Amino acid sequence: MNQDELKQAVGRAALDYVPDNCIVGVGTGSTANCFIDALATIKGRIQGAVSSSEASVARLKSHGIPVFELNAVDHLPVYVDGADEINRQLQMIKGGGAALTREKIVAAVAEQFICIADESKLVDVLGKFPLPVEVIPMARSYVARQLVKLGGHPAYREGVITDNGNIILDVHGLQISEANKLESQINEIVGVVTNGLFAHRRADVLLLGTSKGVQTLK
Ligand SMILES: O=C(CO)[C@H](O)[C@H](O)COP(=O)(O)O
Repeated sequence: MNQDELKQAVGRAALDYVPDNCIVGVGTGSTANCFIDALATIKGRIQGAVSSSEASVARLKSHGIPVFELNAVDHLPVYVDGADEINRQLQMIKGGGAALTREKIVAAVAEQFICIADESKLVDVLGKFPLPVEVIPMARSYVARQLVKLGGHPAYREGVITDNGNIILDVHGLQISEANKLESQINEIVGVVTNGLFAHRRADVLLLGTSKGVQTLK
């Protein structure tokens, strides 16, 4: 199977975690898109979705899946999303698609986080993928200097404005041994909205697309 087929396989496999008549949390990116397409095949047995990005809202609506505001939803049994990297503790780096803040919010509300990923995303140590940090625009230079003090090499993601109107700094060169600590340290920098480490709120289940089939890690 090629990478697209692996993404489609995990997108379909995630349907097993969607209870009848629920509102589903939906992530962002090419793997999440495969889940949205799979979700369309069972749209008659769900109420609808909440989404972590305007791009996913558009895809959900194109399939005729009702989209709810998160503030109008008090029970979200499951959130399904991809990752840029995930380790065997199910900690992740996310935000390659610049949707990290809304992803973290929807994931916080959800009872279960189901990560769907092809096998290229599984790593022993997080940090080869540059860590995205969403930053209030006027704080960009200050935050960049603070990230250097933490040992990183931040790069401004040119031409990208998040759905929240902010910018992204991608931090290269981090060897992430204590993901919980680093997630908190970066979030404490004034001007940071959030960073793409999902260590405090890890995935509960990883559906990993491999050439031997979909493997489940919990
Ligand atoms: O965090 C994300 C978007 O902000 C995505 O989940 C992550 O970038 C993975 O994307 P893809 O499935 O396209 O590889």
